[in-house]
Formats: sequence, C-alpha cells, structure tokens
Amino acid sequence: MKITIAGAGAMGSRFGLMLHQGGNDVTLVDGWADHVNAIKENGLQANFNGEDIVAHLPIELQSNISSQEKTDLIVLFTKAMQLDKMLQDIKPLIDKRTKVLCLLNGIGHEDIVEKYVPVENIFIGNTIWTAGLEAPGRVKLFGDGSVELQNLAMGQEAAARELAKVLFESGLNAKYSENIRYSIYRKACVNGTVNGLCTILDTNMYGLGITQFAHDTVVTIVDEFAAVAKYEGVNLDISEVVEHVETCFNPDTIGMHYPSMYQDLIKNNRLTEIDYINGAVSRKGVKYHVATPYCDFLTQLIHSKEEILKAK
Ligand SMILES: NC(=O)C1=CN([C@@H]2O[C@H](COP(=O)(O)OP(=O)(O)OC[C@H]3O[C@@H](n4cnc5c(N)ncnc54)[C@H](OP(=O)(O)O)[C@@H]3O)[C@@H](O)[C@H]2O)C=CC1
Ligand SMILES: CC(C)(CO)C(=O)C(=O)O
Repeated sequence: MKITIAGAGAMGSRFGLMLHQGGNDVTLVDGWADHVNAIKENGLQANFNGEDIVAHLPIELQSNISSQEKTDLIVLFTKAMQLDKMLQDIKPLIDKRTKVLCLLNGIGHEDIVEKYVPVENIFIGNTIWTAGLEAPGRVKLFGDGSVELQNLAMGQEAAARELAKVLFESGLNAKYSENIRYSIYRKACVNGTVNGLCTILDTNMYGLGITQFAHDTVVTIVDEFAAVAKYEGVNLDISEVVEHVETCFNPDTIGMHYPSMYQDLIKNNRLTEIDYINGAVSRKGVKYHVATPYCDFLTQLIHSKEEILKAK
C-alpha cells in the first residue's frame, strides 16, 4: 500500500518504520527542516528495542509538496496544533480515494480533518505505542503498544477493518473498534493524567505511579473526563479506565517512558497539547455546566510552565 505519514516526529517515525518493514511503500512528510534533511542524508536512524538500525525512507518537507502522485493512505501524526496546517500543505496528495487515519492524542480532531477530507474517507483512532525523538533524524523506540481505529462515516466498516489489517500485518497490533469515541475518551484519560502530571512533577510514568497521591489524583481527573463525556453519549467505566491509566506506571512495559508532553516542554522547550486534552475537557465543562477544577488547574499550570520556560 502507498502510505504517507504526515507528521514524522517520534510517533510518525515509528509507524513509518514499522509499515515500511511490513512491506508498504512509505513516504514521510514533516515540517522540521533539520529533521527532514537529516533523514534525506543519513536515513532514519532508530534505536529499535535496543538495536541500532537505519531505514532509507523517502521524506519531504511539507511546504514542498506539490501535485505529486496520490497516496492510498495518510496517517496523521502531527502535534494537535500543527494538524490544520499539515492538512493544508498535503492537499495535493489527497484525492477521492485517499483514506486518512488520525491517531493524534486529544479529543475532537475529526472536526479539522473534515475540512479537507470527505467524511467517508476519514478514520479515527488512538494508540498506546510510544516513541521519542532523540535528535533530528534519530528516534528511540521501545516497548509494546496497540492501535484501535474505526470509520467516521456509516458504511465504511469494511474499509476500517482493512486498514486495521494493514497496520496489524506490520506488527502494530491494530484492531477495529466498535466504539472508537469511547476508546478516544479512554485514551484521553491516560493523557489527561500522566502527561500533565509527569511534566509538572518532572518524572516518568513509573515515577508518578509510586507517589502517594497518584491514585487519588488519577481518579479525580478521570471523574471529570467522565462527567463531560456523558454529555456526548460516552459512558466511561471509571474504575476500568483508572485501572487502564495505572497500567502505564508499570516499569516493565511503558513506565519508564516520559510522556510526549514532557518531551515537548521539558526536553525540547516546545508548547504542549494541553489545550486539546485537559483544556478540551475544561471547555466542554463550561459548555455543559460541569465543574472541572483539576483539568482547569492542570491546564493553567502547564501554560504557566510554558511561559516560565519561554516555550515555542
Ligand atoms: N511520543 C509518544 O510517545 C506519543 C505521542 N502521541 C501523540 O502523537 C502525536 C505526535 O507526537 P510525537 O510523535 O511525539 O511528536 P514529535 O514532537 O516527535 O513531532 C511532532 C512534530 O514536532 C516538530 N518537532 C518535534 N521536535 C522538534 C524539535 N526539537 N525542534 C523543532 N521541531 C520539532 C516537528 O514538526 P514541525 O517542525 O512541523 O513543528 C515534528 O514533526 C501527538 O498527538 C502526540 O500526543 C501518542 C502516543 C505516544
Ligand atoms: C502516555 C502515552 C505514552 C501513552 O501512550 C502517550 O500517549 C504520550 O506519551 O503522549
């Protein structure tokens, strides 16, 4: 399958690499010139479960995309705040048969994708794979993960199942979800707890998990997500979701990972996706008249930290 990874940072590189190893024709697209040039010159360098490998994948700067050959599938892996611009820039790659799979963290990205892609070609999902960008052109990939996805439009279930199969055959452990909105909220609870808390507390997920207030804080934040989700027809099973969040603390699986928000702000001095995670819940709280004090406070703390660190 001809696949374009739009947003080839840490996660885009992981998916690009694994889909390439799985025999697909993969092209990366990204906006960071140093990273694009490094991959053009030296290939994508990955420490993949402890082994150093190099994959020679084609990569294009998103501002240079012109009317190229169309692609079968676009996997979106930008940061949330970069999504709209990426879709504008890759418009020449999209035609009426191009499927677009959005796997970003956060809630509600389909509203942006729908501005550029017919709804029957949009697939949404989430993943608990992890990845870290060590330097331009170099990523560190360890641990296991999975992907869930579903069609946005009625009648596209077979196409969604086929996409899950393509990802599965490349080792990405993907499956079709019968209720992706539930899964997206469930994953947002992971990001709404561990991402902001690890960033503020300057620790990885294992480090967060061993603190005495971790459990109570996770429960309170998940309660707030569940309270707004209910107004959107999603009834989260709170204790199951809390248990799911807490599996991230396990040092033998992904506990040693520093969440992407930590990597953005603390490691790379970049702005975070907080407005698309806890900030999104705060906005929904206002809309539905539900109090969300922990989400409000965490959003404010992260923005304050961005200000103090002069993140860009
Ligand atoms: N990392 C992870 O483990 C996980 C991440 N996710 C989600 O996947 C999506 C993609 O995240 P992720 O792959 O981590 O994103 P990255 O930060 O690795 O890359 C995203 C983009 O940010 C820019 N960028 C990143 N680092 C730098 C830098 N040091 N200097 C300049 N520009 C930089 C690049 O684009 P540009 O130049 O155009 O700004 C890059 O394509 C997000 O929604 C994230 O929440 C989901 C699961 C796990
Ligand atoms: C917390 C984690 C690793 C879960 O996959 C994630 O989504 C992130 O780092 O943003």
